[in-house]
Amino acid sequence: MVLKLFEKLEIGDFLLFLSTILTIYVVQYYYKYFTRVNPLPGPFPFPFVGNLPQYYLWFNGENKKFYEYIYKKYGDICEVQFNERAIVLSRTEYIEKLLTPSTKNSHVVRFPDNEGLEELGIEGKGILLNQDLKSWKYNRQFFSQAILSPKFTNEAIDWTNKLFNELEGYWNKLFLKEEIIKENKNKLDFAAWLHHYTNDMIIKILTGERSYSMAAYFDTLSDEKSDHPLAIVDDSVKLVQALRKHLLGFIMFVNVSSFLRHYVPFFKNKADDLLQNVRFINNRLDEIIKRRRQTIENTPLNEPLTNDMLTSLITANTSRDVNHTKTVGGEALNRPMTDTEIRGIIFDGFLGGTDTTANTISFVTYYLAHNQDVKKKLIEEIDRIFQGDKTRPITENDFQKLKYCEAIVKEVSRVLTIAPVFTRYINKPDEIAGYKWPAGTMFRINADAIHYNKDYWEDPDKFNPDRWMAEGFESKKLSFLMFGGGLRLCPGRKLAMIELVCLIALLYRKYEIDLVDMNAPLKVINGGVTACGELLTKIKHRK
Ligand code: HEM
Repeated sequence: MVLKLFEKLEIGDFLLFLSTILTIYVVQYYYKYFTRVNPLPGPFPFPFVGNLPQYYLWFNGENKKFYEYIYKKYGDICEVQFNERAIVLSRTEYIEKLLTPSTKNSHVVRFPDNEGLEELGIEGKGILLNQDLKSWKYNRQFFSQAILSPKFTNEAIDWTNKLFNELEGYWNKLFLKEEIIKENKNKLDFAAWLHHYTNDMIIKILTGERSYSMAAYFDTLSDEKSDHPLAIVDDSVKLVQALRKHLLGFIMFVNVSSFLRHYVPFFKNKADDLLQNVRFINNRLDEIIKRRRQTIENTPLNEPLTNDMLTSLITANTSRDVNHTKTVGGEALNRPMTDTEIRGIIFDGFLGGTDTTANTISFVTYYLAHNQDVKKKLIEEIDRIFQGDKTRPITENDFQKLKYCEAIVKEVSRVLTIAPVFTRYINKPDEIAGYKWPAGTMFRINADAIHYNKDYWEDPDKFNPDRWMAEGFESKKLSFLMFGGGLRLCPGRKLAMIELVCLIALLYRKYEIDLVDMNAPLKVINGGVTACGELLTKIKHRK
């Protein structure tokens, strides 16, 4: 019936019909905009696309730069419009309610129920983007229990040493031979190597399986190939690349509407590619989980299992588990986890644990090169602890003593935050930042702006690791958001600090690492997280 009506329309009538619909939409859009609750300053939005034109055309989709601009232009509290309206908060007082670390805090969701995440198949799964509170609590409990156990810490330190030895093996062949140094060819992209290192590290400690990301990178740079079979190397590279693509791309499924993703070629192509990518990751993880279940089943009960997270998750609440019967929020959840639940958790461990750590070390290297006094103090600390021994494995005891090294990691993370903006969404009406907000309001917490605010930090523009060493120093409440805050605070923070501090100590204990070009600006990719694009360094043995 409706179709027949359209068949009778002349092209002119059709265009008139279309423009009427469009006009009604635009009028309704701006009516809603101009009559919104608590209007705040912010960039002017456009129908269908909100502030996407400013985000993509002015700032090339660079999150950090966009929010820097927003803060400078519109102040401590302002608003942006993407798929929905979001209030941007840049003061600690404003975020207190959102980041209260108490189970009474009901504001623990990151995004509204999101058809984009559902389309990606990650809604209600894992931890990072899980909106389903019961399933999130359950998953997070298992994840934290596994990651905080002493055997996991030992495993992390052990693999830091082993993979560092592997890394050195490649560097020895490629960059550290005398003639190479003489010819000034001892140059390497530090960021790339560190990405490959952290990929191999996180895959090993999460799944217990070896990946060969560093080996693959070595193979691309050297005529001599690594000792690992090419097919295995290629295979692990595909997984690592897919995980990175997902990490840098998933935010589009939150920010860009379903209409644009399905019908506008620029967005559709990106969306289709990401969907195919996530299917590939799921298949690969399912294979790994099946294989491990099999191994566990074939291992006699009196024989030990491996200390990776996957094994802990598969055996949780089975006869293999020493802590049988977990409770979550007082509720006993004494069933083993399903493969889909395990996949969601491991997936999020990868996403949370690779780029974040690799980028932080790359940024540390950049800041050390530009702050020789800090580098000197770091080396003094390292030499004091290792007493000139440049080869013995690092231990947990060393990690505990490397306080200045830890201070450097924190200071670099303050001045160059990996997650410059993160979100919370309220399911119940509440008063936040002095305004009453209805349920369904989205907030973006501008960690970057808080890290540079004079009210919380003395000389905030100064890179000064010593501020963390002052007797009794504690950053002001909620003013240091390297790992986020509240109930959704990063559960991988202990592992991250172990990895970062140990690796920095191993690197600077033995090597002199300088930038190839001290005047080159730091190459930063500002997606959902802030990544280091490339960091060209020169490396040689320390005298
Ligand atoms: C330097 C390293 C890291 C940084 C800077 C970092 C930062 C963050 C931040 C800012 C959040 C959001 C917190 C919030 O919303 O309040 C987060 C969440 C998360 N991180 Fe990390 N992270 C790091 C390392 C890791 C590692 C090594 C893992 C795991 C192996 C990990 C796993 C996660 C997970 C699963 C979440 C989601 C938590 C939830 O939603 O409940 N992260 N991280």
